[in-house]
Amino acid sequence: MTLTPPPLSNDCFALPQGVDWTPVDQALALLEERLGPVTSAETVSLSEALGRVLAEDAVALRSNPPQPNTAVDGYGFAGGRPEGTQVLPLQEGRAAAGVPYGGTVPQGHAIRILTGAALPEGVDTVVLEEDVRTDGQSIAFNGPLKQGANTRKAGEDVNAGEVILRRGRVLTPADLALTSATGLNSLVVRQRLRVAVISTGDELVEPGQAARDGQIYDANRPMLLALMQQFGFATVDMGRIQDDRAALAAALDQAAAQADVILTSGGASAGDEDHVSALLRESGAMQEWRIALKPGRPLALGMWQGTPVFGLPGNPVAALVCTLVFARPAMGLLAGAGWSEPQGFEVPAAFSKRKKPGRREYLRARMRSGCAEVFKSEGSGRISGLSWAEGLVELPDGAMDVAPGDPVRFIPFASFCMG
Ligand SMILES: Nc1nc2c(c(=O)[nH]1)N[C@H]1C(S)=C(S)[C@@H](COP(=O)(O)OP(=O)(O)OC[C@H]3O[C@@H](n4cnc5c(N)ncnc54)[C@H](O)[C@@H]3O)O[C@H]1N2
Ligand code: MOO
Repeated sequence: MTLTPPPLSNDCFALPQGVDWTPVDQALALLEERLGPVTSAETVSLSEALGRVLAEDAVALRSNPPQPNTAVDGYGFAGGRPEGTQVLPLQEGRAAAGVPYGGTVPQGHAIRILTGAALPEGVDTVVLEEDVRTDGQSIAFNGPLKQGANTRKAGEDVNAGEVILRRGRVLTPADLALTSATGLNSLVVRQRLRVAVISTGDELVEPGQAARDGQIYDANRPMLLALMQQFGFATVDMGRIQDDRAALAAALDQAAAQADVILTSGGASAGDEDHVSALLRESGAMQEWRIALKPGRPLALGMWQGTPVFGLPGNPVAALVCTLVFARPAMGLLAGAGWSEPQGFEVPAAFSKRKKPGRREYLRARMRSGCAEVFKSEGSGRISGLSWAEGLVELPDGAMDVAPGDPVRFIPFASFCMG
């Protein structure tokens, strides 16, 4: 079965008329409204399914448990037992997991039964072996014991025919247990979203190469490629492209042919060498989103030959924040996983800060002793702070004076699916 979604429209990134500085929530709402899945479906075995996006609801073929069984090692019989000493004759034979007892246990008799074994005919209650004395002929234990004790009902977890996982679900190891237990050995998932990553800038050199004065090593590309892998996407490494419009156009052509989304970093603002935004503008499908956000104000969103391009700012901190805040939920939609908002937590601040109104701010942060600490500098090129951090503190759009102990919103990197 193939499922081929429609292409995105060329104006999917258009901002409403008259918008200047776009608040973060408005920018996110626009992305959520305009984008949809671009990937097709394929069937994969469970061993290939981890991290993939379900394209169709998964339905249990079999109940879990498939038949009533015992939750403990012990002795099975019919009915509850009142208070006091209980003595029951032992039926010959036993029931074990995978080796059921074929006969019927007569009323008033007990049979040896092991954890996971299907309950034989005539058994609906099990007494724990630790509570029993036996001479091999009979068992004795103290009541009371409720009817059904220590047993599991057929389908008490999942019934055959029930939807176990909804389409759009990003499959976890636990989902594979559920899928396998309910009799499925393959799943219909979406093809991995293919993300091309391009670094731009004359100043960039590859790690390992000699760097002259004025040159710096490319930090964004290894970070973004690794992040895309953590998100479960397939990556296309387009390398570094000089600040040259023709070379960049050629790279975008190639990227659009091989990927569903293109991430560029650098050249996103409106300077003389900001070719990403210039090219996208020329292609007629460029939207320069000036987002009321720190770090990461310039975000160039455009379409290149029908492929969405996220033109991230060059500063590594801004590139990462923009990716986590904007590109990740947008790419989730493109990948068929739906829109997801990162889970944040209100925690006491371990810092002071006076924040100006008019833009949302993200600070590199981590939790220590129950409080959120922030990195010593807000500089957007301080890459060491990204490694130091374990998440972001999100400060709201309005003005805010934060004092130690005040509640702030901490979003762990894991909430953005970043390890
Ligand atoms: N006149 C103005 N200048 C700048 C503004 C502004 O509003 N007015 N905004 C600043 C902010 S904020 C940012 S962020 C940057 C974004 O600019 P670009 O996206 O055009 O990025 P570049 O100028 O190409 O690079 C910025 C910075 O990042 C370094 N960089 C770029 N790519 C990489 C990479 N792959 N690895 C490591 N570092 C990289 C680059 O060398 C620059 O230092 O604009 C500000 N300027
Ligand atoms: O995007 Mo710039 O790095 O806000 O600081």
